[in-house]
Amino acid sequence: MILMKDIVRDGDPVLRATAQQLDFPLNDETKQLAHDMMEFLVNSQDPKIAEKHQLRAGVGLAAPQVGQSIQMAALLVPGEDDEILLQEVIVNPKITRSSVRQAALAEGEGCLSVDRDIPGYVPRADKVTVRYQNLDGEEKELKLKDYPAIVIQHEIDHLNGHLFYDHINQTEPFSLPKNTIILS
Ligand SMILES: O=C(O)C[C@@H](Cc1ccccc1)[C@H](O)SCc1ccccc1
Ligand code: NI
Repeated sequence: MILMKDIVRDGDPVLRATAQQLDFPLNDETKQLAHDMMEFLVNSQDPKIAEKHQLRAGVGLAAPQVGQSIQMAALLVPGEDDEILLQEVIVNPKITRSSVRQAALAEGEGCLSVDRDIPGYVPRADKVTVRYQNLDGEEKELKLKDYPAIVIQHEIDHLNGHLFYDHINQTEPFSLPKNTIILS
């Protein structure tokens, strides 16, 4: 199982590289990694398992964060009352449409690969259309808005060498570009 010690931290060049596209069929190692990444997210959202293994909660995990510079990320976004809004492993994702309207989480963002709090709004598109392949290589499309859209953009950033704080206005961290809503 993936533990916090397996998660690469800011400063490691793998987090600033553009990850490699994957060809299909995926080999067994890549399929196992996909499983392990999703298992980490499930474990990290289970209070007992997270406590036992000292896991930070995660709603997304990108392969570069476990040292694998490949275009793959796991998403597990819970909704209200244990509903699951989004559970998917995305391969070779591309954002094909982004809304003009932007959104930022009221509490800012964190990252499993960044051990320090970095305050400030992280403006992102409020709605995105993402085309990707699933683990079987089937072409899929997701249309997401608000929190799930923020999460998938955070993860796709990881595949392209970006970290959340790259988007924070350095001089006025809590300034908001026009057309930007705050998500509480
Ligand atoms: O480091 C990661 O990629 C996982 C992040 C993803 C993320 C952070 C902020 C905003 C959107 C996505 C972790 O999930 S950070 C911890 C966390 C846990 C639950 C809810 C929000 C953030
Ligand atoms: Ni992150």
